Amino acid sequence: MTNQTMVISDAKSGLTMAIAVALTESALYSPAMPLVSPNGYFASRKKLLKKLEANGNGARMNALLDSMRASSPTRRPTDTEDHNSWILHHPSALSMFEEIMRASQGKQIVVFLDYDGTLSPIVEDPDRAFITTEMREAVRDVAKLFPTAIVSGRCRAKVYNFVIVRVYYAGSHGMDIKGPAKGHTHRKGNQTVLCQPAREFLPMIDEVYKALTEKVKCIPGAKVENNKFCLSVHYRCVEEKKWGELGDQVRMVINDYPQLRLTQGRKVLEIRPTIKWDKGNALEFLLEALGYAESNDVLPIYIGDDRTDEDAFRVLQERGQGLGILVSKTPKETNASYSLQEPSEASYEVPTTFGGVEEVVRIKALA
Ligand SMILES: O=P(O)(O)OC[C@H]1O[C@H](O[C@H]2O[C@H](CO)[C@@H](O)[C@H](O)[C@H]2O)[C@H](O)[C@@H](O)[C@@H]1O
Repeated sequence: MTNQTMVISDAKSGLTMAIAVALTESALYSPAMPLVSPNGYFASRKKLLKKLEANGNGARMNALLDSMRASSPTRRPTDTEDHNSWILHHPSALSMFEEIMRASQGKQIVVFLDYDGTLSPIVEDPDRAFITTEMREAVRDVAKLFPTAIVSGRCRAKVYNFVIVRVYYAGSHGMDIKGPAKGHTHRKGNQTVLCQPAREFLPMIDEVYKALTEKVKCIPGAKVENNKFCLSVHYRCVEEKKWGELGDQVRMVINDYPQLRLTQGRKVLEIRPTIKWDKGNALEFLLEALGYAESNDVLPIYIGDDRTDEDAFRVLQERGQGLGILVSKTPKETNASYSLQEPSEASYEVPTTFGGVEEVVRIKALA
């Protein structure tokens, strides 16, 4: 497993921007939101999702299976031309270092980090997605310099137990935030506030957790994870021929709960309340709690790898403020402006250099 840790520093101005990113070998065999069709890869996923929403139950189940397959293609190299054209629009955050530094001049950087696939490697057992000591140190360094939050699909307590660094945490895809109380922002106090907009769904989520656990127990490798305000049904370790059955079982349970919706991540089906609250709302909530809701002098930086992180990238885009950085080796439809990838796997997905830029495995520089 290869991790990439990056802490970028502009020693001249004394301004240090630190970004920690873990990119792992294991992410390779499960590219998030991969683009499967040789040419119109962005179109294929949209079509599938449309099909899923528009049709009745039978078609929905087929569409769900199609979508599960589409998000887990077999390993194969991305077309270089496709990749080059994508990278033009989503340049490497490392290659754009100077530009990022200019954008941060005179601004308060606030760092938002996704957990799985960003700070920790993608592994088969979700309970063993440990952060490395190096990465933990990098997060700690970042947090010393800037207000920092970890925004995860996992339940807040679980992600805290992995990271154990004093930052703000938003679990359950942003539906469980422990942020700063007014006047207690970065280094000014310890008082925190909780934001749990899906509180009323707790009993329902528990009920569905039990029902799903019961339903999928006959499918070898399937695992239901209780993320407190949402649930994950993992199929990374399920034989592909059983995916359809798993999707059907999940859909059958969810059909009885119109207040819950089904979304997808990296070889995971996610069940969450239909309320309009996602990682984008969490980002906005935390900016507000930190006192930067209306500020022009803030530069939020959000780093993430998954579909749920797109909600946060979109908020940054809509605010016309901040930087979204997508961690991905493969071209994907994204609202992020920049990308990061692991260079050592170049032989699989991308050339070692593109645009004349050499990726750096590890840069660690402090002000
Ligand atoms: O928002 P995130 O912090 O990225 O959390 C999203 C989901 O991450 C975890 O699942 C993913 O990582 C697992 C460990 O590497 C992997 O086994 C699984 O296939 C991935 O989907 C977590 O277990 C989920 O609950 C989160 O929703």
